[in-house]
Amino acid sequence: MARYAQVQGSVALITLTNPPVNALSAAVRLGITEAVTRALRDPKVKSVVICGENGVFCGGADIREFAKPMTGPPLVPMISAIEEGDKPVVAAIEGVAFGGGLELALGCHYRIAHSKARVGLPEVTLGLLPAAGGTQRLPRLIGLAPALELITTGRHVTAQEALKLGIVDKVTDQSAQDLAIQFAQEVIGQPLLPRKLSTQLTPCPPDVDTILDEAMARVKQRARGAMAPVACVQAVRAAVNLPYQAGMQKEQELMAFLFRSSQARALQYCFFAQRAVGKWSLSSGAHSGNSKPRPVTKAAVIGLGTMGRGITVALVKAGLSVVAVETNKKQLEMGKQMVSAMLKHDAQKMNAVPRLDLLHYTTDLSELKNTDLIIEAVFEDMALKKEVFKKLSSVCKPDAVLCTNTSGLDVDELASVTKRPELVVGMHFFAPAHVMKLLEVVRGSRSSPEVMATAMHLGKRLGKVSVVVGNCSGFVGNRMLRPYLDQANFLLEEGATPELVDGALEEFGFPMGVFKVSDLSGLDVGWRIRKEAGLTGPNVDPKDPLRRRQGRRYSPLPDLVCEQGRLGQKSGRGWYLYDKPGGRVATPDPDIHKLLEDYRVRHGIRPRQIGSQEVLERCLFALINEGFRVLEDGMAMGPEGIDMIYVFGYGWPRHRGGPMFYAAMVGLPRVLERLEYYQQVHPDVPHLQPSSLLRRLVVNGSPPLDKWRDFLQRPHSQL
Ligand SMILES: CCC[C@H](O)CC(=O)SCCNC(=O)CCNC(=O)[C@H](O)C(C)(C)COP(=O)([O-])OP(=O)([O-])OC[C@H]1O[C@@H](n2cnc3c(N)ncnc32)[C@H](O)[C@@H]1OP(=O)([O-])[O-]
Repeated sequence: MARYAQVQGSVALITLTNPPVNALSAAVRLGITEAVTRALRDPKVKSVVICGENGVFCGGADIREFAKPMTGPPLVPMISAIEEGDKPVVAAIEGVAFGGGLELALGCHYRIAHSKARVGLPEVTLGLLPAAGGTQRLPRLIGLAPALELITTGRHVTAQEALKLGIVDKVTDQSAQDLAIQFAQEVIGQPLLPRKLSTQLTPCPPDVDTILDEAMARVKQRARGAMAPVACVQAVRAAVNLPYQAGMQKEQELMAFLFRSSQARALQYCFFAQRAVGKWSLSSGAHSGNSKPRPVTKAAVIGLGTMGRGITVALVKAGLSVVAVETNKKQLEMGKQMVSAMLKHDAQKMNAVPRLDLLHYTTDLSELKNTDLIIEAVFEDMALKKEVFKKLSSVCKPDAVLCTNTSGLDVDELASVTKRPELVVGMHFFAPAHVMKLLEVVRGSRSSPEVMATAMHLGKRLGKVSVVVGNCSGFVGNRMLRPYLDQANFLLEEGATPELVDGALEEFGFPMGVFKVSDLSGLDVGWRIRKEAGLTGPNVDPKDPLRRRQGRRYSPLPDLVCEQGRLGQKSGRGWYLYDKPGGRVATPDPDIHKLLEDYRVRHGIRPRQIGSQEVLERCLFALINEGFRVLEDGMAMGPEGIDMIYVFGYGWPRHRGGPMFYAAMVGLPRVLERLEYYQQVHPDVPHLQPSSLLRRLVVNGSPPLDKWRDFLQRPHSQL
């Protein structure tokens, strides 16, 4: 797993050979250890170059090995042996040097990078810290503040930035390996001690304690309960306060603690789940490996509202030529100004030129005849969308793919009005569409594999995490959100306040609680949908009592709030009070407390004390329960898809792995027992009846998440 060769007479060339990313598996570590020992012992070898096969230096420790017992030589002594040796060792970095890969390079005496290479210590994103000396060597090399930033965020840096920071010594546009071999010969005989980072002191500015304290405060505020960033700061503090060996000891202790944590398991699960969802498959046998995407060079977006503008920006940023369509000149001009401003703002941040030349604006649908793919992003109204699809079907070229950006409408119904239902697919973007990473790709019953491949491939080009979902009301994300929102409303009826519910959810790790998110999105959105569904407003069945609708319990609280003109942040008042319309800072509102108290009195509800545990169990377990129903109905490929939808689209804390992973961590028997308990206490509250899949899994001994598919009653899929 490491190839050894002697080149240019006196240079030992050690090549890591573990495709695709040369991860430091046990076999690779053994290979490096043996090769380094051989090079250091061979009197004919005067210097050493370490590189990676296939243009990749090293993607770090082999994450797949973390779940297994440790075998093979450990990394720390392997890297120390390189540094302590008496022959200069040069790392030739092409592709990436991440995590243990960069730590290996930091143990070398010199580092040469290709101009396209990237380096970084992303361990924190896996719930770990750089534990092969990274927390001790990097601060010694580049100083405290930049090392803290890189280690606590896991940010990757380009070769150019790495050169500026002093992480690498040279950058080349040619072969890094060739330059490293040449360089390795030039440095023979030069003093090595100054190049051995473990022998150096961390350069310390006078305000070192302030820097460390501020970094700790920053990560605590950002981490939302994640432990790894905090441990990273503690480890770097040791690089300042302790000698190297004691610092290494501290690094190992902190790593041992993190390594066993459920957070590390959750984050590593997310790493693999994110990659797994890209490998989609359909019940027909078609899958990502055997379905070719159609080429898309020219796309169109219909409707330049909030979603359409974001989608247009995302497409242009991915280098596609885009035709943007609006119904009239005024709307078009408004949309154009907004899109241009967004693109300019983005380009400015990246020091680039905005690609306004890729855009063409029109009010004339006939200008779409040469586009390969069209994304309809008009108002969420079935009749309107059908009208647009009918027109598209007649003006677009026969093989153009028609996508709808709907957040829950029936894709089949839309497809049925076109002459090409097999070329229709849902692409559910999340607002703001040029920022949010999630894309639900909705398979209609007639969407062809080729069209699924095209939508998934486009998602990838846009930098999205794209997840294939089935065509059911709300698809996966919004379908599961409904029970979550409902429980939050019922909790208000029973005695909670918006700030109590939000506080518990934020403590759990959501960036914002459910009521703050509703205020941000605008309360009128849901109000309009409920009116259309006959749950409130003039279409309500007069026979329905106030707290029942369509045969089940209903909380009219959100409607009452809207009726008072409280529409959320935009009106300065919603579930919270804001300093001004459009204000962002939410403060608890005594008027809302009064509204809740009056409501309870009116309906004879005696408020009770509600704790965070109940908030979490009611809201999250109801959401998870719906997740099991989604699986049972064959609307998702597996729990990994559901989890990635929640992590990337709904702010589910990544260090808790997503709702289905969380359920497995809590224990399925516990989830079942609590749902049964709440259902017994609140028999008329919907969504608390445990799903049959959850029951079946518990009866069968709660198998691990990757075995859940085996327990689907009808091993069918709507995908
Ligand atoms: C003592 C502790 C020391 C140390 O401090 C700890 C660490 O180093 S922690 C590690 C710190 N390092 C990191 O966190 C880096 C994690 N890796 C990455 O960031 C990206 O994978 C990389 C940029 C390298 C390539 O991106 P790309 O070109 O878009 O390609 P891709 O992403 O699709 O991956 C291709 C395939 O390789 C697989 N695989 C990848 N890396 C690893 C790994 N380390 N291991 C195992 N497997 C790995 C990946 O699953 C996929 O497999 P499959 O079966 O084909 O789905």
